[in-house]
Amino acid sequence: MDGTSEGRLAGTPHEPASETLEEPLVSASRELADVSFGAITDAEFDGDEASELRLQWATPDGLEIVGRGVAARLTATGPTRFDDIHQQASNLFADLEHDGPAIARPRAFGGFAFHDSHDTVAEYDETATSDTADTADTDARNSHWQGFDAASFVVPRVFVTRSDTDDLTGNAKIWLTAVGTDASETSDRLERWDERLADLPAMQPSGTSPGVAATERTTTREQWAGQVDAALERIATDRLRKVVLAQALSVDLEDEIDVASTLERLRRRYPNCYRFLISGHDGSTFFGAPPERLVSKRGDRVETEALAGSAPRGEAPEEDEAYADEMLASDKLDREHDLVVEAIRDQLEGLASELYIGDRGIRKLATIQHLQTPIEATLAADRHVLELVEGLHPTPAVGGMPPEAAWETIRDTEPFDRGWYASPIGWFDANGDGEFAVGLRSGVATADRVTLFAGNGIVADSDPDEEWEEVQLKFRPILDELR
Ligand SMILES: C=C(O[C@@H]1C=C(C(=O)O)C=C[C@H]1O)C(=O)O
Repeated sequence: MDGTSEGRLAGTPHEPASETLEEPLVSASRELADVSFGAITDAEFDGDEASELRLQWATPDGLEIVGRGVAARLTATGPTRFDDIHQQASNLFADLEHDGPAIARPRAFGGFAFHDSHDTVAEYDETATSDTADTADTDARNSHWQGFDAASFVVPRVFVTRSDTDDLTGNAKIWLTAVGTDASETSDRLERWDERLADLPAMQPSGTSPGVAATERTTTREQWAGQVDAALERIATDRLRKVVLAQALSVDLEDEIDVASTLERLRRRYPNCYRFLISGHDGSTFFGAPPERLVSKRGDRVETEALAGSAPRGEAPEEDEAYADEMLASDKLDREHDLVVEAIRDQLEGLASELYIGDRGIRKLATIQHLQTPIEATLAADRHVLELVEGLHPTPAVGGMPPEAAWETIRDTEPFDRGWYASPIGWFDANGDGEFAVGLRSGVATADRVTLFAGNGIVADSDPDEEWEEVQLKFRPILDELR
């Protein structure tokens, strides 16, 4: 029976999950022929598994995972949510037995709400589909995020892993893994899904854009100018040095969106970005193509970056270089970027035996370019990646400086809930290794509506008009794929 082993650690709607695992997780993998990850996400099957949780994760260095269903779910709320998930993870993975290669091992995927006060309470219905999503008449501040807890991670019941990097032959292998608490059930599931996936195409057409019927902004240009001016006043009093202010843009679609094919189109246009898709428990889907790594940890090696400071791409190469040179020469962007580097340095210094801050460079994406500084560290002692996530989130690239004054300004200013926008989105494993992106260039979708989020850093000398234009550039990755 497939439905029985699910959710042993799932919390009740009103309290974080904290029970110990009754039976340890078991998992088994086998190699697969090539199969389209979008097709796995979209495939409809009969029975229990007909419409269940879907997730996708892909990194710029070629790890791709697509998962279906829930073998275990961890949830938590409030300021202690990072530590609560960490504690639950220790139980969840304590006696995990994995029969397969390390690359195909079980991982827990998910994310955190941006704000400590995120108060969506889960009503789990793992069979919800986008057809049943109806968030229209709930509280406007929260309505997009009804399906997303303050912290939620899932070990998928079935997932497929492809990696370009872990095979020394350079040939990407594809693995199917099934997870459960009963070895024979899990091996039956592996068999069943192997047969199912064999019928799916190796390549799926990337589909067509759903088309935009109407758009609705949270913030008019005039309101934005007022918000930036108010932030500049706080900055002038020295209470605040930088704040990242965001806007939301809701898009009514002409046709239903296929999020998996939207992600496939984003892969082609933004090949060096992360890609993620996570279904909420109300049938909505949070997805995006963020350029920014919050942190990755493998053993004692940590990689992160400062990504802050934005400019358009030029039409011609000379114009493009002029924008980049202007960014590198700007005192304003220098301060804005430095605050991010300094905050990351402060967080990592106490944990690292070695810390390397690279040279500042330019990160070019299809529609925007950013100042970027690579940062690497060697940990002095064993740490869980969630400890690093907690320490780093939010960096001043998406929050501000000092953090408390920035959070207060964001909450006083933004007329919508950030939910999981600009938050840590990623995975961790039984060893406490993992990787998290910053949930930017993202949106939350129901069948016929997508709400996009984008923001920009405000410092002394910020000009409301310029900041407005940069925010619009950050809507483009997703918006272009909807049009
Ligand atoms: C806040 C966003 O982007 C962040 C803010 C940037 C900036 O202020 O220049 C640049 C990159 C990101 O760290 C966003 O994409 O919504």
